[in-house]
Amino acid sequence: MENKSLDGLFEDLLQNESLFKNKEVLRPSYTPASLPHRTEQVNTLATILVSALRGDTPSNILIYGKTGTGKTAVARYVGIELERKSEDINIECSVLYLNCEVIDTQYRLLANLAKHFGEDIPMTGWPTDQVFTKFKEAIDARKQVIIIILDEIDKLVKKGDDVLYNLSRINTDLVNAKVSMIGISNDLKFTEFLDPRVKSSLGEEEIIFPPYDAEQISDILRQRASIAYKENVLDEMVIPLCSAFAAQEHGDARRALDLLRVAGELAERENETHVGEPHVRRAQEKIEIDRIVEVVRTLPTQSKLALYSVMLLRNNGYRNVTTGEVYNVYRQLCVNVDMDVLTQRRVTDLISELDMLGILNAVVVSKGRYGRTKEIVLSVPIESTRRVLLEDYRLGMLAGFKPVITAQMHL
Ligand SMILES: Nc1ncnc2c1ncn2[C@@H]1O[C@H](COP(=O)(O)OP(=O)(O)OP(=O)(O)O)[C@@H](O)[C@H]1O
Repeated sequence: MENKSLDGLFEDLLQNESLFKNKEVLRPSYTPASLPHRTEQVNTLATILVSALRGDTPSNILIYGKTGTGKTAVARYVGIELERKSEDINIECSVLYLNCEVIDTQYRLLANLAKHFGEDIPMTGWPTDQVFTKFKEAIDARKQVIIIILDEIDKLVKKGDDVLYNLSRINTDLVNAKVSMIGISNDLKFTEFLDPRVKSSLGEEEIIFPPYDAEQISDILRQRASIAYKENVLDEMVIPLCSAFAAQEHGDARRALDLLRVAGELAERENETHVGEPHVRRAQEKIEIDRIVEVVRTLPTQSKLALYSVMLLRNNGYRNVTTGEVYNVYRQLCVNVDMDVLTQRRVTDLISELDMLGILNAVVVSKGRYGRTKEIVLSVPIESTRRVLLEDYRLGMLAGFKPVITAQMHL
């Protein structure tokens, strides 16, 4: 009986016609068959990598560009084409893709590479040198060219650059195999932290990916929408609006594709037969809230306390919150949750960090002879942020807390 009602539940939901033909193509994991407005970058990359098809070692490459500018898509696309061509002409060439945010230690990176070539390496426990040696032996058993794509390479560098140093010198120890690397990063400055030798070796060639403009994003979306959505379900304004929103966000194609997908999901949930402008606007809000909420959730507790202090002041009717006032409330919160009280200087730094993350906006104002201070305005939706902050077990007990706000604080 119970089963039957569950069947019924899904039966009803399945009755609603989907607006999508193939939603998966809107997800970041999908590599499209062609990449509009990236011909130049595709060609540059191919021109460097073609050496592999001649059995030579291609130069190492660094690819830079802001998030969603097609770096991963281009690298993967060229990688697939290269492997395909190498099979045609019987040259052994493999392109390996590793995301350093996921595979985030030197050991795991090497273990993954070695495993790819059939070595059985435990996920922890061996000295890193030994894993490296195994990897070298495994690849050098055959004549082959290996191209390693290290996406989000800056995440790996934060843990030291030994592995990059070793990989960049690996060819001197190899007889048969040849290795080259493609590093991808959206942090233009990460090479500053590298050993100069690694820096010059990795950056033999550099390719910059500029942001897309609204027009270019529209082309990308149109191509993808025609495979993702059923015919005639998108209102005329949907693609231009998604593109305009994403172009404001430094030309981020990922954001544009997310908007296009979420707008459709919202329309579907409302049993609509079309996706319209309001769905895109709501999708924009939803994505923004989800993003901020995620950022807030992962903040260190001290930053959460500083942010919660700003919120409490706003809730008490303060329009122009200053750092001095935030610090007063912050101290009270720390005492209540039994945390160390940081100095005012440190709390001001935390506020600047929150500003950089887009959670609040702090503007420096002059208070005449009282010196300078920052006036702080929240840029996040208050209710959902409050909920996320109170999810932190240490802040949870502050749910009903009322700060003492002194008269001086009005100065
Ligand atoms: N020129 C393009 N044509 C078609 N789709 C594209 C193009 N550029 C980017 N995309 C799509 O946009 C999304 C984001 O692109 P991609 O992951 O390559 O960005 P990225 O620059 O690597 O970003 P991040 O630095 O955040 O990893 C992917 O779904 C990708 O397929």
